[in-house]
Amino acid sequence: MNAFHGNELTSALVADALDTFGLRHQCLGPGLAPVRSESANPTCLVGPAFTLLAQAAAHPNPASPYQGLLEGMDHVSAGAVVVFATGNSAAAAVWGELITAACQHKAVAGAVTDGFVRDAQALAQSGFPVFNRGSVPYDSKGRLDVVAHQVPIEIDGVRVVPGDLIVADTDGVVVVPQQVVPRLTRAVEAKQAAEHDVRASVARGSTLRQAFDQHGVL
Ligand SMILES: O=C([O-])CC(=O)C(=O)O
Ligand SMILES: [Mg+2]
Repeated sequence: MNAFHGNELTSALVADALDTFGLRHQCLGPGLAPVRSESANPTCLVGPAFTLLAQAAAHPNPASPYQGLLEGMDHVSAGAVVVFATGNSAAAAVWGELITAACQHKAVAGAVTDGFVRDAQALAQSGFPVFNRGSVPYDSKGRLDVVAHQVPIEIDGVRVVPGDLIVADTDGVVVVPQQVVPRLTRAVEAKQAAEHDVRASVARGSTLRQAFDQHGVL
């Protein structure tokens, strides 16, 4: 993925590349959005998935809370994107300011969850990208337990295997299966080049139909 710099790689280009491989259902649903950042830079998150799986907590007053989460955080590496599957649970926030600070310290790239966050104001100020379903003040303690890390998960209907490439920006979140990552660069560059040609044609006065007829893409 080193061929891509800055904001050249977009979730839309990646989704188009995956379409050409016949992988047409790799995007998480539109209900997941980044915490609105206070930085002027657009949110762009790229990195290998580090998966966490949460389930309804076994006990409302656990003697040793957060153990699965702490275990996962011990193992997450720099550059990873934490992909936190909760089964779309609104029972509690699975992400907050303190987890963010610890991840930033380890240079983790960001996080994606089908669940909820809290401390949203602090997350916005942190600049750490966290794609999520919304905010709720409830603590995860006694509500949602992390039961596994680095296992295959399903999140918002999409399977994610540890190491799959996550590409997320303001359009949404795309999951690139590891086995097609080597083919991704060429497919994205081909679409980028064709889009460049369409853009140039339209700038020269072509109608969208003429540009499409000439270059074959939108
Ligand atoms: O307690 C939690 O699970 C999340 C949280 O508030 C934090 O990370 O600050
Ligand atoms: Mg907190």
